[in-house]
Amino acid sequence: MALKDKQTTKNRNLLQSVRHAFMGFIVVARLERNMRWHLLAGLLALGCGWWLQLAQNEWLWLCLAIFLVIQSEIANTVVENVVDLLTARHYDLAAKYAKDMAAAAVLFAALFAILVGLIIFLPKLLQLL
Ligand SMILES: Nc1ncnc2c1ncn2[C@@H]1O[C@H](COP(=O)(O)OP(=O)(O)OP(=O)(O)O)[C@@H](O)[C@H]1O
Repeated sequence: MALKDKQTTKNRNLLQSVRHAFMGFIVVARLERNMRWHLLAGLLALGCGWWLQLAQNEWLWLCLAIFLVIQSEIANTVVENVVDLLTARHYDLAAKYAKDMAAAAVLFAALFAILVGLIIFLPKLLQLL
């Protein structure tokens, strides 16, 4: 799943940095069920946008919402991994706060995405009725 090398030194060049970053994304997508739901929802929203022929500014809001959700889910997974690394999965109140706060960031990004989706798509869908 992750790159097979056991490198712990700095990346040698831009290509290697991008390759590790891409693998990071693949690992999140494979390990986190929520990320797969976010990606599916994002793809559906892009498909609807194409179908309903969104205007340029609507595309911008939609892309912002999708990227915000994906970014916050990645950050949430980073926090979960670092907390698990530090606590070795022992109960710790600070660990709970850190994980729950990171999850709250995803929640707010998802609420923003729902709001953007409603504002953009609802009037267009109602017009079709
Ligand atoms: N080391 C810990 N100490 C205290 N509470 C913890 C600890 N690890 C997890 N928790 C609590 O358990 C919950 C679930 O933790 P877990 O690591 O499984 O997150 P998750 O289910 O993957 O979260 P998400 O749904 O956001 O991906 C956390 O939100 C937190 O409240």
